[in-house]
Amino acid sequence: MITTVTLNAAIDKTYYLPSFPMGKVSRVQRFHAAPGGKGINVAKVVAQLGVPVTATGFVGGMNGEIIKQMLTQMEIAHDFISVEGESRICLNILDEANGTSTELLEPGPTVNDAALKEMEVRIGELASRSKIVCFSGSLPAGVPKDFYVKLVSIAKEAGAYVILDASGDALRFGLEAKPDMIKPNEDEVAALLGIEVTDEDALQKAVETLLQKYEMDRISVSLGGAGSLTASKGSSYRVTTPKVEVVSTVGCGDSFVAGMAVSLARNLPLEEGLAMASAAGTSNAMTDQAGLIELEEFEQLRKQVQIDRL
Ligand SMILES: Nc1ncnc2c1ncn2[C@@H]1O[C@H](COP(=O)(O)OP(=O)(O)OP(=O)(O)O)[C@@H](O)[C@H]1O
Ligand SMILES: O=P(O)(O)OC[C@@]1(O)O[C@H](CO)[C@@H](O)[C@@H]1O
Repeated sequence: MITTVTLNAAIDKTYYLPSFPMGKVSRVQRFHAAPGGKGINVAKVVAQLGVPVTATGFVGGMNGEIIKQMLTQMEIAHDFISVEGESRICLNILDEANGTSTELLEPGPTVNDAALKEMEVRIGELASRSKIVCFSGSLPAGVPKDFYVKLVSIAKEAGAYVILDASGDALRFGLEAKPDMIKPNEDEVAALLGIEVTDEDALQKAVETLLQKYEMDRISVSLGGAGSLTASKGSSYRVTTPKVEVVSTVGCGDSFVAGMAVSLARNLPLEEGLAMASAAGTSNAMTDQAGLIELEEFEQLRKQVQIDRL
């Protein structure tokens, strides 16, 4: 089983507007709502790829109930901890005239100490039954900056392979617990090492340095439409994805993580993991929803991804 952890779960709402004029009234004719937040997106793609998955995290209020109901409807197992306050709505406004996507993210609920303790226990239980645990996304108010250190340690002690997809302090602190894999972007790699990354050679060196420093299994730096760069013990790879017609890139990183987690759950070699992760990310870019892929397209893309060993 794969467990995904979303400490700040969300209802992801997408508004489709023919155009999005600032400072004017826009009446929304077409919209879509789905359970979201990065870890939940990972769970949705893992489920589409046919691997058993459980989504956990914190939810609050009516929005929290809706998130759980929507997951139940999608037949995705979930085991959330309820907290006071309201789970957030994350709004993605797609301007169909110029193809832009504008995201507005609410803060979410404030989590108290009792719920934090409950989460530590829950992660221990779920991790002991999971091959992979994915921690994804930002920390809601009340959650200490170093909470991922605790949770990653608990999951690793329980024997799970741990993927951490976070940014800023949450990632910086989380690294101390030595997750097995992280998926930062270029800016996050530079910030972690306090250096400037000027070109891909510098990026490769920086990633290899991080890999050794924190004794990780692999690091994938996602580069949007330009693909990704992955370093793993003794080998680095540059992956180029096919050029496609992009609809929305929200959730591409989560889909990438899901593809990689599924490959690990199936004991596939790293190169196949790279193809699956990239194909899932690219397939997600071709849809209007975060954490949605099209399976036939995914299979095609998986064959088209170009993997170069550096
Ligand atoms: N414009 C695009 N065209 C083709 N593939 C894309 C595009 N954008 C993303 N992808 C695919 O998805 C992967 C992850 O994308 P990206 O680098 O945007 O992740 P991210 O910044 O973590 O995204 P997010 O935080 O929104 O989930 C890429 O490595 C690539 O395979
Ligand atoms: O605030 P976070 O947790 O970093 O990101 C939240 C979010 O923007 O990320 C997902 C896309 O990756 C969306 O589903 C969600 O709304």
